[in-house]
Amino acid sequence: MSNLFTDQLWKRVEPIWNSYLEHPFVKGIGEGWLDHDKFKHWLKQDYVYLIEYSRLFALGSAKADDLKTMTAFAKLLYGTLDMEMELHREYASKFGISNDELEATRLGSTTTAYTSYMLNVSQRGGVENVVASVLACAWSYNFIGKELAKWPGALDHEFFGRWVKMYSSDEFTKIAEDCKHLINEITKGKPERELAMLEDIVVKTSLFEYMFWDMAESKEDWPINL
Ligand SMILES: Cc1ncc(C[n+]2csc(CCO)c2C)c(N)n1
Repeated sequence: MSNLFTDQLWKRVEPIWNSYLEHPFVKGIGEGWLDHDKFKHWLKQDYVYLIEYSRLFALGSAKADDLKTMTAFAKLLYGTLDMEMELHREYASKFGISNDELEATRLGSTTTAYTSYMLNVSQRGGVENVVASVLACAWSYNFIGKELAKWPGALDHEFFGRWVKMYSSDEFTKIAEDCKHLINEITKGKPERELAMLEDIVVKTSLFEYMFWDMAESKEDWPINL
């Protein structure tokens, strides 16, 4: 039996992540019919989500006990700000949205809840809490990207193909693998009670991921627009 923490985790998250593939927003990207306005809503919220998420990588670097982990987090931080967010800037320019406008997006309710949860568990715990918080995001998008890449026409779609290509790419697979490697290293020798606590963080962030797809699908914002 494998004793990799990510193999144990996979059994818990697989049903949740498979449900993403049934979600109308994700299906719409894979089959190419997603309403562009819904995509635009995701794009803007995701951009500010990624700004908050980048803080987690910086926090991971600050909390790391060794130079190898510190460097791994620094690379992930740069990868997000420079590579992933560049995809968003490219899509935004197609919608006529400037970088400044994108950056000034107000965080919606789900985006606030999700990023606050991750920052809270990361701040109150050690570096292992940070790795657990970031794992589902990096790994599940790569899982989705690679699944959608198998759908007929998804990679070649004139609008959404770029999205599918990016999240299924070797670079993103490497990012997901680096995060998995980090958590497997960090959890080695940890007691069951601590592993269960970390597993709970990954399950909760996986559920938040589902809520983020729902948020985009319904173009959700705060209940009262002030
Ligand atoms: C809600 C939401 N969850 C996950 C990702 C994907 N993601 C976030 S950070 C990261 C690692 C490298 O940038 C990846 C793949 C996203 N964009 N939006």
